Parts: sequence; structure tokens; C-alpha cells
Amino acid sequence: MNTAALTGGTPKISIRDMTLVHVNEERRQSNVSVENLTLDIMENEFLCVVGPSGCGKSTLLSAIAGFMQPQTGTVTMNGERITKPGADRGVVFQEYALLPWKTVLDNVALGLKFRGVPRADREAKAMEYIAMARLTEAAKKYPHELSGGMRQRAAVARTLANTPEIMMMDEPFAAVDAQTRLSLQEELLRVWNDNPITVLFITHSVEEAVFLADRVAVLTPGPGKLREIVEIDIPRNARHWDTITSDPEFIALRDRVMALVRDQNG
Ligand SMILES: Nc1ncnc2c1ncn2[C@@H]1O[C@H](COP(=O)(O)OP(=O)(O)OP(=O)(O)O)[C@@H](O)[C@H]1O
Repeated sequence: MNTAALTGGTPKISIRDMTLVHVNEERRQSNVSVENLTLDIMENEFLCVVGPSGCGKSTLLSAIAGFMQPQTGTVTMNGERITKPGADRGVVFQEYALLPWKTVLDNVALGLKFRGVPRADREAKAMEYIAMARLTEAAKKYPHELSGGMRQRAAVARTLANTPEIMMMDEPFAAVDAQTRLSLQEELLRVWNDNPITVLFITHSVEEAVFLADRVAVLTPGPGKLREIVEIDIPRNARHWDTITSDPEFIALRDRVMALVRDQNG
């Protein structure tokens, strides 16, 4: 855990009193999805966001990604207001992250291509990230030739190859089977330990959040406000599924976060 960052370091992302409203002009409807949310995401921390369905987790991600603007309040990165999407913020979604007509190598190299990096350089760089995701053997394969877990590892490699300042993940492992999901979580922590980066990870799974995070932000039922932040001080070298589920600290933190999510009195 990046304790220095959490106890006085610099926030990478600062959200202040942010309200996000989805407006449907045709139907003359508006829907307040996030209300008066204040939250910092510290440099190189792994922050998980949990909360009841519809509480605004994905909407929060959209604002940091620059896909939508707050109606009131602010969202900044390194002190600068976020006004549009940018390569400095990478997003991994649950599905559709890879272009089906491109190989793993071309998918991972795509962002570098857009930035004008010459072919040999971008392929060498992409292969480094592919190796990190343990996909070297699959570099020339197309997404439909990969398992769901391999596809998500490729999606993470593609995002990290763009060297963003923050990687945001919206339920990235929700579509894979339970066993694959556990190994993807361990793999993600291995990669993150080797490549420190700020991570915002959205999930429905309290266990997943407590396993991965430095801190878990629990939102209230929609419109989402911050209910509580729970610090997860389980040592990084204890984050293995074969042992952690019998660790009393893990059990206590999981139960605490679960109680916060289930309490509907926002
Ligand atoms: N494009 C949109 N137009 C109108 N309302 C929207 C739109 N997208 C989301 N909403 C509404 O905003 C609220 C928050 O949705 P959001 O998807 O951010 O929640 P969530 O916490 O990510 O949900 P889930 O856990 O079910 O994925 C919900 O009431 C949803 O119906």
C-alpha cells in the first residue's frame, strides 16, 4: 500500500461537491445520478468503489474519464479541471474492450500507433506489456481465439501500454467464470505491483474490492454520495486467494464493507 500517498501525499484526482445529472432533452427528463460527492484518489493508490446497483458508480467514472461534465462541483486531475477525454486516463470495460479484427499485438499497440510511434518501436513496447500479461504465445491471435480471461488480460495490457496516469476499470471481470475471476484479480495485483499506477476499480463484489484495494469507497443508494471510506491495511504479500479467506482481518473488513453496502438508509 502506498501509505505515504494516503497520509499526506498528492491527490491524483480530486472530486469536490460533484453532482452529475443525466439529461434526456427529448423526453424532458433528468436524473440525478451522483450528488454532492467529495472524494480524493491518491497518486498510485488502488481505490475500489462499491455501492448498490444504480448508485452512480459508472457515472462517476464517466466524469473522471471526461465523458460527462458535473452540473455542480468540480473534478480535477493534478489540479487541472477535467473537461474532455484524454489518453492520460485509460478505461477498461467489462466487454468489447478489444477490436475483433485486430490481433492481440495490434490491439495493444493501437494507442501507440495513434500517437505516431513507428511500427518497430510500438510493437516492441506492446510485446513488453503482452509479456507482462503472460500472453506472449497469444500475441498473433485474434480476440475470438482467446478465453474471456485472456481477453481481459489483453485489455489491461492495451490500457497500460498507453501509459495513462490513471487506469479506470468498470466491472472488468464480471463476465468471466468464478475461477478465472480469482486468478485475474491476483494477476492484476501482480501487474500493478510491478507498474505502480493510480487505479479506480468499480465492482459489485465486496470481496473483490477488499481483496484488491488500498481503500474501498462505499456509495449510498442513488443518487450516490460518499457513505464511508474503509482502509484495507492487509499487507500486499498476503493478497492470495488460497489463504486470505481465512484471515480474520479480511473477514472483518469484508463484513464491515458488506454491512455498509447493505444498509439502505443512506
Ligand atoms: N445515459 C443515461 N441517461 C439517463 N439516466 C442514466 C444514464 N446512465 C445512467 N443513468 C441513471 O443514473 C443512475 C446511476 O447509474 P450508473 O450506471 O452510474 O449506476 P451504477 O452504480 O454503475 O449501477 P450498476 O451497479 O447497476 O452498474 C441510475 O439511476 C441510471 O438509471
